[in-house]
Amino acid sequence: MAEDIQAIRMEIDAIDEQVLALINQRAQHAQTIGRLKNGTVYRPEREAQVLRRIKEMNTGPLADETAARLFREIMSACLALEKPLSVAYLGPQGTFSQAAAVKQFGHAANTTPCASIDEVFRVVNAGAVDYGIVPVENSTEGAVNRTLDLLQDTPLKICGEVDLRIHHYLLRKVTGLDDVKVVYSHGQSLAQCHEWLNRHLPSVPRVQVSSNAEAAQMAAADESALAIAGDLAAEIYGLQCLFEHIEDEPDNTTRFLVLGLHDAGASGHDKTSLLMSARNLPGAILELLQPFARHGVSLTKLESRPARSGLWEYVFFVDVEGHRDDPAVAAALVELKDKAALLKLLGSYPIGVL
Ligand SMILES: O=C(O)C(=O)C[C@]1(C(=O)O)C=C[C@@H](O)C=C1
Repeated sequence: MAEDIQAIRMEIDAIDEQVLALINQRAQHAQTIGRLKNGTVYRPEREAQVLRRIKEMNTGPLADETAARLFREIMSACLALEKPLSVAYLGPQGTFSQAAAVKQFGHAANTTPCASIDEVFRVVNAGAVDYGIVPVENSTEGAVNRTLDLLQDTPLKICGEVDLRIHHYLLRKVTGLDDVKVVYSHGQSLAQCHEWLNRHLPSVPRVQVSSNAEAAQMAAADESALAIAGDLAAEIYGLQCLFEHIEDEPDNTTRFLVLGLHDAGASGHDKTSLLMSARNLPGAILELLQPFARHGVSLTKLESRPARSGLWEYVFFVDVEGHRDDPAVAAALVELKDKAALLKLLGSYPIGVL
């Protein structure tokens, strides 16, 4: 038996040698491409195609998701040889936004915490970082209004999206629930765990703070405080996990947008985000939707927000399937231009793969 294991380990060593040589060969090719590209090195459409292909080719025993995650890291390391990327997220360290940044860009990217969603938009626009990650909607709580409002005026483009399953943990510096005085978390997280808190901690006051990670920081500094946050925050701030997965909806998911100075090329499986407003005429909203129906373009999202321009005026945030260069989407957009009082293309990007 020990001999069998020894023999198999020798095979693994030989395979590792080949895998390492091949990964380095791949990295050299990426470096060459990096020299040939002028300007933007990050190509979300190509990354999505690589990851989709890996998932399709995978025969196991590794799960498709696992294989794709490994290649996510390989590409992240290859891209860092071309140019190390910096990515801003809503901090402090340990937020779900940071987890989303790592999911999209891998561990080779340098992630930079920002104090607010506004700050993420600002630093990307100022060129202080290459990209930014902002939350845009949650499957339980709906839209993140601040992000939608900032999208109205920004010159930035959406070049990617990331879906992140959100698992909440009840955290504390010490074990047990004795002498607990308060539970801190972000407002959305308190809402997402509302039923669980009613059942298990009905008399503990809930206090909103600006992020889950800040809640974890506060719980780390005060033994009588609990925090609701993710496992990354528990690890960073040295907290005990008293209860796992306390979110009321089991498939609680937050969608994040990747913002940059450019959007993405067509990858074959894309989305286009835009905002538009109707003229103040009867049937105007119907008119805005008709071009999509006429050209067979599916809407995946329609959300309204007050316009920043006038009282009782609204803008509609729309996501459609397809890239802005796809003939059907392009034709619908041309028609829409004539009908909408305002039309702003926020970007085309690959539908999230991981
Ligand atoms: O194909 C490219 O453009 C590359 O730079 C290579 C590569 C990769 O590692 O596959 C790296 C970074 C890009 O974002 C996309 C793909």
